[in-house]
Amino acid sequence: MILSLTGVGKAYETGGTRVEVLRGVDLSVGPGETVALTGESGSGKSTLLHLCAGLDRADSGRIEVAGQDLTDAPDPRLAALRRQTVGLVFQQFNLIPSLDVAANLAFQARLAGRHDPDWIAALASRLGLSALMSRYPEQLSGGQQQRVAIGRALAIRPALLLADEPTGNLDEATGDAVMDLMLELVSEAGAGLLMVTHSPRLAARLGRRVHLAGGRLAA
Ligand SMILES: Nc1ncnc2c1ncn2[C@@H]1O[C@H](COP(=O)(O)OP(=O)(O)OP(=O)(O)O)[C@@H](O)[C@H]1O
Repeated sequence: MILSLTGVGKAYETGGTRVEVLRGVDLSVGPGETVALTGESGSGKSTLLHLCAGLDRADSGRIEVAGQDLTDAPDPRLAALRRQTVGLVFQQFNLIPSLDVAANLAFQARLAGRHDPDWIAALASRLGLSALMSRYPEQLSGGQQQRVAIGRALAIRPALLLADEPTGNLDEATGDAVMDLMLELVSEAGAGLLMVTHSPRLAARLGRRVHLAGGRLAA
C-alpha cells in the first residue's frame, strides 16, 4: 500500500470547545489507485489530507505512507517525506511568486536532490507550459498556474499525490483538461492519488470514491 490509515482520530480544541473531526478513519490506497474523497463542507476532508501529508499529526490511530509510519515520526522525517514521496496540489496553487515557471517546477525536485531536467521538460511539454517557462506566476492564468502546481508536485515522481480540489478554481472545460492530464500522469507513474472534490462528476472519473461523514469514511 502507498497510503494506509487505521483508526485515525483527530480533534480540534477552539475556545474551550472540542470538535472531533475524525473518529476512526480507515483507508488504503494502493499503487496506481485513484480515490476521490467527498463529504460536506466541514466534514474533515482537508484535515484528513493534511494528516496524510504529515502537515499535521493524528491524535490516535496509525498512518503509513509508502511503508513509513507517520505516527511518531520526528518533524524532519515528515518534512523529508513531503519532499521526496508526497506530491501536494492545493486549490490555492501556492506557487512561489519570485520564481519563474521553470524554477517553480524544479523547486521541490531540487530540494529532494532529485532534479531531472529531462523529466521536467517532458512534464512542461505535456502540461502545455513549454512556452511559459520564463514567466512568473502573476503573469499566468488560473488554469496555467494550476498546471504548474500539478507539474511541480509530479516533478519529484511522488509515490502518492494528494490533491485538495485541484480544479476548484477553474472553469469546467479547463478543469476537465487539467484533470485528464493529472490522471494520465498519475497512471503512467503508478502513483496513488487521493483527491478531495465536491463534484460527483469528477469523483466518478476516479477509480473509487469514499465519503466522509460523522468523522468516518464510507464507500
Ligand atoms: N486548525 C484548526 N483549528 C480548529 N478547528 C479546525 C482547524 N482546522 C479545521 N478545523 C475544523 O475542523 C472541521 C473540518 O475542517 P476541514 O477543513 O477539514 O473540512 P473540509 O471537509 O475540508 O471542509 P471544506 O469542504 O469546506 O473545505 C471544521 O469544523 C473546521 O472548522
